[in-house]
Amino acid sequence: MSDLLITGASPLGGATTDLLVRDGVIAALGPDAATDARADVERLAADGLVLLPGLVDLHTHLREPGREDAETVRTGSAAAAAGGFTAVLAMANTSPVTDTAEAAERVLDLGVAAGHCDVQPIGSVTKSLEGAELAELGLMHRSRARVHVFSDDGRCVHDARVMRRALEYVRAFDGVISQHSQDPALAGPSACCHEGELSGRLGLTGWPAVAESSIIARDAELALHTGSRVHVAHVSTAEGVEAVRWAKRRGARVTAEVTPHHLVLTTDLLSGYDPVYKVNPPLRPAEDVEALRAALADGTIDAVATDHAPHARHDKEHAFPDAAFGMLGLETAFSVVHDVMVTSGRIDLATLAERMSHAPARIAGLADHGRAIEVGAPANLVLVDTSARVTVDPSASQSLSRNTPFAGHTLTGSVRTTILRGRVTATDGEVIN
Ligand SMILES: NC(=O)N[C@@H](CC(=O)O)C(=O)O
Ligand SMILES: [Zn+2]
Ligand SMILES: [Zn+2]
Repeated sequence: MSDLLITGASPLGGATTDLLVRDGVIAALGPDAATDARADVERLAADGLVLLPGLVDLHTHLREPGREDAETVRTGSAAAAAGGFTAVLAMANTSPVTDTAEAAERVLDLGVAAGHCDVQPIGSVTKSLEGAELAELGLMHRSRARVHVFSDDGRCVHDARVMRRALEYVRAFDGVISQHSQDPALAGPSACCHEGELSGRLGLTGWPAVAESSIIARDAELALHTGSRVHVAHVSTAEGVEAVRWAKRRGARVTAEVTPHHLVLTTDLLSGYDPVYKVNPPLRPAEDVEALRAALADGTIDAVATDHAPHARHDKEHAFPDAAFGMLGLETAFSVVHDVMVTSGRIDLATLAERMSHAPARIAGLADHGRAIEVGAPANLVLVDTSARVTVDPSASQSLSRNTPFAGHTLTGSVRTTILRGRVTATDGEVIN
């Protein structure tokens, strides 16, 4: 593998510099970086571009095995690379579920074979996501896949006794349970939107905010009781944010993520019954969106995670109550977050890097990702153009699915080039293999 020399880039938006990568690792940084380069060095001119650590997604649905018509590990990880990600955590709600060491190793191997980014499997908490018997947590952790994060995402681990046992179990290896915080008893099987004035008018059953906040509070108590780590997936309400804030104040080992879509889209979009806006947890009112932005800025919410949830047309294009839940997220995440949080002045680029790279890598225990940009660190990087205006075009997506809610949105900030261990994996939305 030849050396890679990146010239004129601005790390985290600071002073420009050159950067030399050798054998997948940052070998030199600074105005003299080029002097050490070998003759066959590959050059990448990055004038005007910002260099960030490669993005890390704590919450991606890749659909393989089972629903390869919606996404595969290959297509989903290609979308990730196009979106600036160098690592994604693959959710366990596939068919069959990732609830054994073999299943986790298979997802890992599919990711390596695709080569677009690191694919780290998440194991389920319970067998077949049934909420009753614990899955093979220890075996998954000790397998080649080194599973660290466990989740029944798509469903809430609602039985407190099961959640307690899972937390006790993963404490031995400092594992973490990522919880889809939603009390099924407070929502019911037909819920499909935010419970409020609009759901009544639309004649749809809603989830109340308390279905989210009450599970977060309960899990914080269990985290304190067991000394284990809980990660709150896709927090979506102001009440949920308050529960996370309270949990952290009490010293519970609780972290939280927010999706890009919950940072910008609101429940009133549902008035046209377009299923592209159907997602779980649902889009919420503007007050909740504002609370999520504030919490992401002040660190109550640790990370952005996409909850990339591809669905085939024949599952999504139905009457609203019958359509599948979920939205694409990997290719638009950076632009959405940059536009709503950085362009608006609410956070700086270093904080964006913290929320989209450093923190998710730390939470997931990924040692090679989310590192500071310094000599000796693996060259997992992304170059972004912070002033480019991009209009989202679903037909250009690397995903097999097309269910993006951002079609036609114009956003400031775009991903230019993604670099995995010194190798360019994507440029301007196209993957390179
Ligand atoms: N987010 C969604 O609306 N759907 C997810 C499941 C989930 O994240 O709960 C999916 O698997 O499609
Ligand atoms: Zn979920
Ligand atoms: Zn999910």
